[in-house]
Amino acid sequence: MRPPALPVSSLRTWAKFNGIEFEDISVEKNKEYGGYGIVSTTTIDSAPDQEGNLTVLNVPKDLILSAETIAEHAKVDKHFGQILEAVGGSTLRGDVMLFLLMQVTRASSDPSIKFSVSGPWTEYVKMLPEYISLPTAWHDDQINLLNGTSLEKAVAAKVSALVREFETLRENTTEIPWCHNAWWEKEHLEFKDWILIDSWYRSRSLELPLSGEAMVPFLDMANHSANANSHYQQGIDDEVLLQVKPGQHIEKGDELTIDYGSAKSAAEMLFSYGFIDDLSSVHSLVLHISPSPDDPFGKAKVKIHGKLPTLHISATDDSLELTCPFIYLMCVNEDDGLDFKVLLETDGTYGQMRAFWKSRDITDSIGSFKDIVTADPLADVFLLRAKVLLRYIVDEQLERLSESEHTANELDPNQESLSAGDKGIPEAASKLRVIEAGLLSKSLELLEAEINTLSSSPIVRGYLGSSEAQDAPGAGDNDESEDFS
Ligand SMILES: C[S@@+](CC[C@H](N)C(=O)[O-])C[C@H]1O[C@@H](n2cnc3c(N)ncnc32)[C@H](O)[C@@H]1O
Repeated sequence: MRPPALPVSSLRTWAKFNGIEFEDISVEKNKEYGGYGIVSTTTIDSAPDQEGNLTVLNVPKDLILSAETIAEHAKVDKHFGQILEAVGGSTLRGDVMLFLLMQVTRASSDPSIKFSVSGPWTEYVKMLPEYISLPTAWHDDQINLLNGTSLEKAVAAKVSALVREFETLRENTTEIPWCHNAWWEKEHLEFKDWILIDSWYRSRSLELPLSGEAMVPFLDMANHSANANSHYQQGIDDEVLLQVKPGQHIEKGDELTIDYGSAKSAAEMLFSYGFIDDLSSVHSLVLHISPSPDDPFGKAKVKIHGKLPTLHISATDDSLELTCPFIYLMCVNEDDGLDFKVLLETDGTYGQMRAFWKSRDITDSIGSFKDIVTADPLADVFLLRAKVLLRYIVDEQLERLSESEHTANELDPNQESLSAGDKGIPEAASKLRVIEAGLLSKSLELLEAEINTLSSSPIVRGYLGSSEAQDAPGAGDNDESEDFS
C-alpha cells in the first residue's frame, strides 16, 4: 500500500498552505547520499552571540505529531479513534505509527471508501521516502553482514517485534468493516508497509524540549552532521523552530544540518537512521549478556536485576569504559554469601523475591550491588572473577565477529541488482564491524591488564592459597577449586 508520490518540490506550497513559515531555505536533493536535505537559498552569516540564533523555519504546534496532538487527532478523527481503541494506547510510537498508517490509507485507498477527516499529514506522507535503508528493511544476505556485531540480535528481535505488531493489527482490526475493506480483504496492506512506517518513525522522530518525542514535518528533511550548523527549539506556543546556530557562515546551496545525537553509538545510528557518521568522536557498543546456564541463581539474578543485563563499552580518544552492573551479581554465589528468598505473606501466598548478602536484605539497594561487592573484605577476589567473566564475554563476541568476516566479504557492493539505497549497505556494515572489533580488542587489552594487577593482590593470593590448602588431598571433601582461567 503506497499513496501516489508527490514530488518534494510540492513541499513549499504544502508548507505555506498549512501555516509553516520559512525563509532562505528550500528542500533539495543531497548529492552525496541520495535523499533530500534542507539547503540555504542565500549566504547566511549569523551573529556570534545568542542573538545569532537565526530562525529559518517555524512549524506550528498542530502539525507536530506528539503525545498531545495525537490525542487531539483521536477526538476528531473517528477512523483513527477506532484503530487506536482496537490496537493503540500502549506506546507513543505505536500510536504515531497508527496515525501515519491512517494517512497512508486515506491517501492510497479506493475513493469508494469514504473517510471523514483528511488533513495536512495525508498529503505529507506522499512526500516521504518510499524506501529507507534501515537494517529492518535489508534482505537476509545483507542482514548477515551484521553477524557478530551488537546489531545481530537487536535487528532479529526488532523484526520479530514488527511481525507480532503486524499480526496484532490484523487480528484486532479485521472485524472493523473499513479496515477489512482497505487493508485485509485484498491484502492491500503488507508487512513491508508496516516496516516502512516504523522506519519513517525511527529515522524522522526527534526529542522536542517541551513536547517530548515527536515527528515534525519539514524539519524532518534536515540531515545529520556531528558539526551541525543548526539546531531546533520550541517557541512559546510550542511551535518548532529550526535555527541557524550563532557564528555560522553558510554558503548559498549548503545544507542546514542538525545533530541527531552525538552520544549515539555507530550501532544505534545504523539501526535507527541507516548510516554511520565517520566524524562521531564517541565510539560505544552495548552487548546483551546472560548468566551462565549452570549458575543455580541465574534466573533469580536476572529477576532481581530488574532490567536486561548489558555490557556497555564506551571509548573516546583517550579513555575506555566498561559498564556492566550485572557482572557483580554474576561473579558471586551462595558460598560467598549471596542468597535469594521468596517471602511468605501473612495470607499464605508467596510474595516478592528478596536478595540477601551475608544475611542482610539488599533488595532495595540492588542497583548499587557493585558498592557492596567492592566494600567486602574479599573485594579483589570478586573483582577478579568479574574481570575474567567480562574477558570471556568480550573474547567470545570478538570471535563471532571474526568468524563471520568471510560472509561480510562475500556481498559485492557493485552488484547490478542492488538499488541506489542498498549500495551503501556493505560499507555501513563494514564500518560497524571495524568500530566494534576495535572496541572489543581495546577492551580485551584493558581487561588483561586489570586481571594481571588483581591476580597479584595479596587478598587474591591469600584466598587462592587457602582454597588450595582446602583442596589438598585429605583437606576435606570440598573438591570445587576456584577457577580463574
Ligand atoms: C530525518 S531524515 C532526513 C531527510 C532525508 N534525507 C530525506 O530524504 O527525507 C533522516 C534520514 O536521512 C538520511 N541522512 C541524514 N543524515 C545523513 C548523513 N549524515 N549521512 C547519510 N544519510 C543521512 C538517512 O537516510 C536518515 O535515515
